[in-house]
Amino acid sequence: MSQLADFQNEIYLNGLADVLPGLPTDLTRLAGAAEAKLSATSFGYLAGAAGSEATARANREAFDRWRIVPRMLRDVAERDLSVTVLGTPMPAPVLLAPIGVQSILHPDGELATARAAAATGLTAILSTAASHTMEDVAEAGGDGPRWYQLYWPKDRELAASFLDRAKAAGYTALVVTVDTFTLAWRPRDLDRAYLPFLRGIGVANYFSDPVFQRAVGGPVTDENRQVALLHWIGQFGNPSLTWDDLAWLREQWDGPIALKGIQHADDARRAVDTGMDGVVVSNHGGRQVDGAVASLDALPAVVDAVGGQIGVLFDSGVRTGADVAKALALGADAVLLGRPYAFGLALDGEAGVRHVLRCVLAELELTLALSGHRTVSELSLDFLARA
Ligand SMILES: Cc1cc2nc3c(=O)[nH]c(=O)nc-3n(C[C@H](O)[C@H](O)[C@H](O)COP(=O)(O)O)c2cc1C
Ligand SMILES: CCCCC(=O)C(=O)O
Repeated sequence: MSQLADFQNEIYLNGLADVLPGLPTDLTRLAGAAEAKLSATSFGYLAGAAGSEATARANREAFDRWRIVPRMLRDVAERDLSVTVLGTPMPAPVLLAPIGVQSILHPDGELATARAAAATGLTAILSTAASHTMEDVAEAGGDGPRWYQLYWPKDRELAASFLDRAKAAGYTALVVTVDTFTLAWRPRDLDRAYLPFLRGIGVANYFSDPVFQRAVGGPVTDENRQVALLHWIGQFGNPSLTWDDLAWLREQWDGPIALKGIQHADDARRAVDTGMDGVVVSNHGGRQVDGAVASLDALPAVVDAVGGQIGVLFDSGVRTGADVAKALALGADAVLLGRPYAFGLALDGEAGVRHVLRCVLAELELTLALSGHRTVSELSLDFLARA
């Protein structure tokens, strides 16, 4: 039995209370459990999406339209799901998606997430909009692998400062989110007039930055706090960015760079042409363009367009190990897990995130083994049928 699925034996042999922090092993039940625990504003921010939430639903429906076709008698005794993605070795092709403002879910926020990721060997992608500084999160994650997600601010000097800090703190790859230069129309938050940033959550990396501080007249205190928040609003996103700006970014960061939020084959080709190392096919969990195509439906055309020249990662709608397997079979090199681990964080901090990660990994490995696969590279379209 391999390490990833050993979690299953641990549960049966050691009993529930010892191994599970009272959390469901059916990961589709996490949202309901988290809703019972969180405030309406926090849960609304986490679970909510743009507009009528049609794209968020479509993300899930797209997974349901693919079914796995298991193969038998193929000797799956020795299994190895490890991969290397953008230079980072991983025990399985699963990363933790960048999720900002995690302290609305649990006081330890991104620190707990980094610890849980390190404990499972998975790579956590830290958001620019994190509620803890990238240096503190790096320290919490210790030797664990970590990537940095950039929200590219208007001021290039501030962007460069973020990248310098990320490099110094040991983040090895850069994920640049291109689909969120401003927040979309999000009714759950609008109805409650709730935005964590304006309550000072998710601004730690800005307020701690020397370039930002210079712009607001020094370290942020009660006195210049309002000025700092207004400066943050003005700085956060840059709607004027174009593909031409990527050359500047390439100069600032010598490690791998992936663009997150790609949904069109031509954009994927441009990512190749502009010297990017990867794309993340994503619609931000349906939180940006309501009515946008389901992320899984956008994946095959991007995989085709890229033709193996750069990495293709995927997110939006992944809830189970079987979902991960489907996205891999459709050509993703790795998958970002989003809301599920955030529900785990809300439910039980580091232990909750660790629980979710272990469930996903065990379920992924069992799904692949029971359908006749020893490694991820054996997966192909042959694995799937249309429902
Ligand atoms: C509460 C919340 C905060 C998020 N914050 C960020 C962020 O700071 N940066 C980013 O690139 N994506 C962010 N995302 C998007 C995720 O990285 C990911 O694309 C999305 O969660 C995938 O959809 P899923 O959760 O439905 O699987 C956020 C998502 C949620 C739910
Ligand atoms: C200002 C946006 C940061 C968080 C985010 O990306 C999200 O809520 O989806």
